[in-house]
Amino acid sequence: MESFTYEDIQQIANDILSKVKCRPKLGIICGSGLGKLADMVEDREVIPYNEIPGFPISTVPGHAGKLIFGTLRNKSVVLMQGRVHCYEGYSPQKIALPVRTMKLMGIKVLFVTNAAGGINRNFNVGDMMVIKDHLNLSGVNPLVGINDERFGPRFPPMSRAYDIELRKLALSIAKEMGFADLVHEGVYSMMLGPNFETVTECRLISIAGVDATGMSTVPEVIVAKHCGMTVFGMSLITNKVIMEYDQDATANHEEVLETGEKSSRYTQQLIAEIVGRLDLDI
Ligand SMILES: O=P(O)(O)O[C@@H]1C[C@H](O)[C@@H](CO)O1
Ligand code: HPA
Repeated sequence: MESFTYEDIQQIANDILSKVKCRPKLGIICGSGLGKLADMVEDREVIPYNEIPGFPISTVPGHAGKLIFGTLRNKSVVLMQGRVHCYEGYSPQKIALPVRTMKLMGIKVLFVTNAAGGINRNFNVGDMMVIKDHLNLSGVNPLVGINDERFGPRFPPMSRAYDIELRKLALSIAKEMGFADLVHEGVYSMMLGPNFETVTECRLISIAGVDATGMSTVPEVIVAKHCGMTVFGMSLITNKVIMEYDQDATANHEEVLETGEKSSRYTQQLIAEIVGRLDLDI
């Protein structure tokens, strides 16, 4: 099994920090088609993942594969413009590496975003979902292996993974900004991918209380909570999943990216506004 020691990750974090002036406490992971948030970041310092020894490289369209340091609404931030997924062939431990690297760079609050298929029939394409909980159907867990207590405990709780204050703040900002009808709260589930879900899988998770489904985020959140970060998660609903057998329409990545292109501006505004109001002396 692939594993990275605390010292390996400390080395990667030190390498990155030696290349930039910025010292952020907030990290943001941009999902499929959501990397445009980087355009709002000022005083940018950019490091492509392939210039960071040991860092995983994004191989999926819509994931630029760059670390962007800078300021967003006067807050120092680091953005992962693009993530990696288990279905790309990376071990869960490798998926965990960027989050642990952020932890050792001093990140205290992690925002995770993703593109997801709408299971909840009240959700429309282009809506957003503030994540209140997740269902891990991927069959993988990045905490498998020897536990290093310097990161966190062997058996971390996961029942309040998504910070309640940040969830409330997001919903109230959406109201203030006049697009509350586009923002829901709900449960995200992750399957391994890379195939989109079958009709039966969608029906099953719908019964389980899932509102949106995707192929990422959960390993990052597990690792972030394990090492004591505050987590906020948001999905952009890029498509409605197929819930009827023998329907002509099929899910596809082009539609996901197209919706990201058309609809991510509200997501960006909402995230920027939350960031602006964060108290990062936590
Ligand atoms: O990185 P995210 O979770 O936003 O990407 C989703 C899941 C797959 O990677 C892809 C499917 O279109 O988008
Ligand atoms: O329908 C979907 N299923 C899984 N992942 C996704 N990412 C965007 N849309 C979807």
